[in-house]
Amino acid sequence: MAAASPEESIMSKEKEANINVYVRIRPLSREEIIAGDKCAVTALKDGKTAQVVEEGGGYKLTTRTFKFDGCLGPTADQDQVMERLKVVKMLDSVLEGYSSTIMACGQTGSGKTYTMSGRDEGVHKGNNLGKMERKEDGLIARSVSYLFESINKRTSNSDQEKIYTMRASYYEVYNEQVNDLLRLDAPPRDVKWSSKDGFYVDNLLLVDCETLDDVFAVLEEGSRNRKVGSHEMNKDSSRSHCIMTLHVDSNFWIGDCAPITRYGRMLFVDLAGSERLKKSKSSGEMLRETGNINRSLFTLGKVISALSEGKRGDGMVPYRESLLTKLMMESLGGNSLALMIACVSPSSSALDETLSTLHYGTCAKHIINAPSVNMDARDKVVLELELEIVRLKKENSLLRSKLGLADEEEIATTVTIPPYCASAKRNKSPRKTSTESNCKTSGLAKADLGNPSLEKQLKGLEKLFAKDGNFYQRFATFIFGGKRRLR
Ligand SMILES: Nc1ncnc2c1ncn2[C@@H]1O[C@H](COP(=O)(O)OP(=O)(O)OP(=O)(O)O)[C@@H](O)[C@H]1O
Repeated sequence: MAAASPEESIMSKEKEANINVYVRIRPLSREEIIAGDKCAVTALKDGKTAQVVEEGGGYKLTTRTFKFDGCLGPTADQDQVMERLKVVKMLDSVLEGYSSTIMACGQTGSGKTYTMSGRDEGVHKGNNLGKMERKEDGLIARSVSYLFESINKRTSNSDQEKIYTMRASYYEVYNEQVNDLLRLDAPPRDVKWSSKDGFYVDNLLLVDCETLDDVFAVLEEGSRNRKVGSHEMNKDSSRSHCIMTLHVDSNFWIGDCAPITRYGRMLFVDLAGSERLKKSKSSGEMLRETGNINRSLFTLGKVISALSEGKRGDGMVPYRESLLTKLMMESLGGNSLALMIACVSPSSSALDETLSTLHYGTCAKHIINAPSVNMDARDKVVLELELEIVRLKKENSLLRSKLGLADEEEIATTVTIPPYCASAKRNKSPRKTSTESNCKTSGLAKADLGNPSLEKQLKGLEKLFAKDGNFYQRFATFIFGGKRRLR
């Protein structure tokens, strides 16, 4: 895909977008097959619908369908997930300065960690060319590889020295506290608020990543330090909500001005799974964990439900009721592009949880975010002014062509400032110039000079512009036959 220019990317997006929701149905596990569970959830051929078949009393069957942006069945491999979910599009946006979030939700053992991190997460052997070597790598490893590949391509086509920098952080929300997974010796981190960044984790370690292996090292360290426990439903169950963030800053230059920086961010959120205590048989410390997991997921549900009803803003939406929802504020109803993967087991014994996940996803589909490029206010103004100049130049050139005048660029090489130009009058003697700034004051091509009737008409126009500020607007309206915004 051809990369959009910074100007194009800013002008073309900046509009509201729904959260994309996909369902992934994992295969029946060995334990489920041994227990004689039936397959009750299937992906229909349209690639978008999940069908649930419930057994009532006797032979009565009830079929329910849930439609999403996509539904992937048990045979879909990690490659297909990456492709069908259009993750690359989100990653391209990150390189253009947007925030993107991919979050996996679903009951315990439904395949969230498998989808995000793959199997044997943490034992990656990447290389700096970004080639994929492992079939079971999850979305995080694949995304990081794509980002490096794409950055390499973009920078090799540019003569600027350093365009992209990448830093990574990895933390978990465990029992309503935030732990930095890259600094286990550090005390729990505070969640603070700023008007610029919203809620953020204070004092989090950000690791500079110059190569793919640097990011894989962060992944490995974070995954190793994440709280994992074993219960009846998953022997490697994640006991915390995990958020890995890639900060991708990109610099670009317009003309001679100082570089403009855009702050792209990619968030990978692997939520802890909801679980029924009756089934998971958690006890002791795990029981407390389960309580906290279910409570924060309940709040997340409330936030999703409020947003899907069209409520907006802090206050109307209960973001502040849990740490997880505070930290997800940008992703849910904020300025991030967002993708939710609802993971489900196909097993008939997990039907209640599966239905609850599908309802969760159905609600989330209605959430509207307003993606916008992250950049400093000063840079935004500079960029807007640059874009305005480009627009005005185009408009000017169009006006000139309608008037039958030569293009400014042509004048730049040949122009003699006409005698009636104010600046020329001040200087008295006409000058030869090749700079653009001088040609802006001239307004005529050499060939046009000496044409007395044209000179007279233009003089008249100039007088009208000077006398009547609105004349330019009316003039443009007359020329273009419609209303145009001219500043
Ligand atoms: N699509 C899949 N294909 C093959 N195996 C899968 C798939 N999805 C999940 N599994 C396997 O199912 C088991 C449970 O998956 P996983 O640990 O990813 O669940 P989880 O939703 O993250 O659970 P928890 O919330 O308890 O952490 C793992 O052994 C995993 O390898």
